[in-house]
Amino acid sequence: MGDHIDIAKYIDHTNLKPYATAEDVVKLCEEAKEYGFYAVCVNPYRVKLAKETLMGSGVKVASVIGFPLGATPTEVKVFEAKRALDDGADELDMVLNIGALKDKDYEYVKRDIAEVVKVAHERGALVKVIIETCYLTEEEKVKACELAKEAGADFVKTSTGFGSGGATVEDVKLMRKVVGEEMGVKAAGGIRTYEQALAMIEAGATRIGTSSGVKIVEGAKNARG
Ligand SMILES: O=C[C@H](O)COP(=O)(O)O
Repeated sequence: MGDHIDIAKYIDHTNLKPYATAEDVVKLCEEAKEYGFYAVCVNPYRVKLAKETLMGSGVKVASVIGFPLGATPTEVKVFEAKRALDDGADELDMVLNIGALKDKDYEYVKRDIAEVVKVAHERGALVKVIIETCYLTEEEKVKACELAKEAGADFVKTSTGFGSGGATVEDVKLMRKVVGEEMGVKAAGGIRTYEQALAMIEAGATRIGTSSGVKIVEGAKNARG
């Protein structure tokens, strides 16, 4: 499979570090243009700069929302989403309310997602729901994916990259099985090599979130010889 895919087109080139400078964000965007990544993924504060830097390039801008804990009230996530959209975000990577999921307060979890989906879809933007698999039981992973789909989200996403663990092939396979073929699945968190990224895609991932996008694309070139 690896021989004929353009791995760059799967990648959200990511810098979500709290200490990311304006220079770091510009560099992230320049790399995205140079390597042909699908999107950049940045914190809300950096969306405007990323959008300006990427103007006319076709590279999308994803903003995280309720990140990295997911524990802000729905109204705060909606406000953050509206601001990111105003600043030019094309996609919103929101963290679901993990504690409410563990409370089995499924109506809250679904509404939390649906409110962000509503404002995003009104503006033609996509929503990916980060379920943070490292903190969930298998049953909770399934439920989180079901709720995200019911709430109208466009993707489910494994991890923030700030939790106790990141993407695994097993979780990607499970998430793909739960959501079916129509919804996106984004693998993120700890993906450092071309081989890891390819394995996630073969498991059903349609997007890869990584801060190692350049290394992964260089690895793909080496693998092709
Ligand atoms: O997509 C979000 C993650 O932060 C990317 O993970 P990473 O920083 O481990 O590459």
